[in-house]
Amino acid sequence: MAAAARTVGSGVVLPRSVTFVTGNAKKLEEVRAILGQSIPFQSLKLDLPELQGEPEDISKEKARIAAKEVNGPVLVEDTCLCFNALKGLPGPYIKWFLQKISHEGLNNLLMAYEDKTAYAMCIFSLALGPNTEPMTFVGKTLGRIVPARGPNDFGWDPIFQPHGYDQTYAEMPKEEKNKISHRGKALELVKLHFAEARYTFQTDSTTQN
Ligand SMILES: O=P(O)(O)OP(=O)(O)OP(=O)(O)OC[C@H]1O[C@@H](n2cnc3c(O)ncnc32)[C@H](O)[C@@H]1O
Ligand SMILES: [Mg+2]
Repeated sequence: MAAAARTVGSGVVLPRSVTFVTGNAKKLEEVRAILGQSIPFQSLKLDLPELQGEPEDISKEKARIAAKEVNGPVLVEDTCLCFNALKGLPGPYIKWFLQKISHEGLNNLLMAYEDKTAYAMCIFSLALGPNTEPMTFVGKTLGRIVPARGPNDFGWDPIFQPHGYDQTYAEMPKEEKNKISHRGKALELVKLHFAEARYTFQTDSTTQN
């Protein structure tokens, strides 16, 4: 099956709908809720290897690996939680910090600082096929790190309280979080891109998400 995107007339034809690749079921749940029927996509559960470095480079490299793996168009994302007092760390390494030191440890990291502000950042990368340069879409939400409140079912949601809200991400209804979240904002840009690019698909036009 052809894996490369083709240009026909003024439009780009993709060999099939985009595959959203992630090993994280909660991310997928949010992406499904936010995208709805706006972009046809399917999903693949795969824990991609992650480069060390700047968040955008990490996300792009995930897309390159995923596009080779899938042999077609892919969407991936990398999420960072950045503490301003720590000049943006843990950033892309938040997954390992969370696993090792948990919510309480993350709060303790900021004990020595008055500044508890942080931002959540999501970088989506879209690769139209293997060997094509990924495009990136960034969404950021500002907030601060607080002692954990609310259900503990998605990552660091209980310790992130967005600016202007009394609730942590974990305490908010899902729809509310998706409206203001780093992921919601980045996906708005992805949607805009799809609306402008008007991709057509060679083999299917159905939503398989
Ligand atoms: O397969 P991928 O897509 O990489 O999924 P992952 O779980 O490895 O995700 P990341 O590499 O992007 O690491 C981000 C960490 O932040 C967590 N996380 C991501 N988005 C979140 C959100 O909206 N709220 C809370 N935690 C989140 C996630 O569970 C990870 O521990
Ligand atoms: Mg990961």
